[in-house]
Amino acid sequence: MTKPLLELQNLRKTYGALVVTDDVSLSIPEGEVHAIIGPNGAGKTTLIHQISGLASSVSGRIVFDGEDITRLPMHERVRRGLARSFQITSVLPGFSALENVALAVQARSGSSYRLFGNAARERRLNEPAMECLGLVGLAPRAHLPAGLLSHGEKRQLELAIALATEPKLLLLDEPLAGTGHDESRRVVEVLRRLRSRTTILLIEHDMDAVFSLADRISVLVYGRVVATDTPERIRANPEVRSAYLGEEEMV
Ligand SMILES: Nc1ncnc2c1ncn2[C@@H]1O[C@H](COP(=O)(O)OP(=O)(O)OP(=O)(O)O)[C@@H](O)[C@H]1O
Repeated sequence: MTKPLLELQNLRKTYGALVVTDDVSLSIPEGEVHAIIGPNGAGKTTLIHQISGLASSVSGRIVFDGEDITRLPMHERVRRGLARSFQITSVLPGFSALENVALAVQARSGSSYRLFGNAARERRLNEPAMECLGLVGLAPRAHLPAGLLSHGEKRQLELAIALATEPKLLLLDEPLAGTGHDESRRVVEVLRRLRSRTTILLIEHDMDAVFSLADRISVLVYGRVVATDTPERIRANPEVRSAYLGEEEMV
C-alpha cells in the first residue's frame, strides 16, 4: 500500500461555541486526488485552513510526510512541500504571468525578494517558471500582464504559481469557482495532468468535476466526515444523499 502523505487525526476547530470541524480523521496516500465535498458552511474551507496553517486547531494532529506539523507556522509547512491556492485569486496584476511564477520560483530557491538582476539569474528563474506555465497551458500567455488574463486563466496561473513551489501536496480551494463552462473544462484538464506530479486535496462545488477527477471523496457535514470512499460508492451512499437533499444535486 502507498504510504500516507497526509494524515489528519481527530482534528477539531471551534470559533467560540461554534464547532466548525469535529474529530476529522483522514489518511491521504501519495499520488491521490482527494476531494472534500459538503453543504455550505460544513467546514471545508476551515479544514483546508487548518491543514495549510492559516487556522490553528484546538485539538488533534496533522502528520505530513511522516512529520507532525500541527503547530508549525504556514511558511514552514510550505517549505516542507505543502502548497495551497486560494479561493480568491491572488496574482499580481501588474506583473506578467511569467514574472508571477518566477517570483514563486525565487521564493522557493530562498533568494532575496528582487526581480531579475542579470541574464543568468533571469534564466534560472524563467526556465522553471516557463515549465510550470506550460504544464497549466499558459505558455502562450507568458508575457501578458496577469491583470489582462481571463478569470479562468488567472486560476490556471495560480496553479502554476503553486506548482513553482514544487509541492508534494497541493491544496485547492474551489479551483473552478467563477469559471465559465469552457474555462472550467480547461482547468479540469490541467488538474488531470497534474495528478502524475503531485498529490491533490481539493474542495469543489462542481460535482461533475469532482466525480470525474477524484480517486476518493470525503463528505463533510456539520464539521464531521460522514463518508470517505470512491466516487461510485459515495454516489450510492444513502447518508450522503440525505445530507445533500435540498442542497446540490449529486451527479
Ligand atoms: N473566522 C471565523 N470566525 C467565526 N466563524 C467562522 C470563521 N470562519 C468560518 N466560520 C464559520 O464556520 C462555519 C464553516 O465555514 P467554512 O467556510 O469552513 O464552511 P465551508 O464548508 O467552506 O462553506 P462554503 O461551502 O460555503 O464555502 C460557518 O458557519 C462559518 O460561518
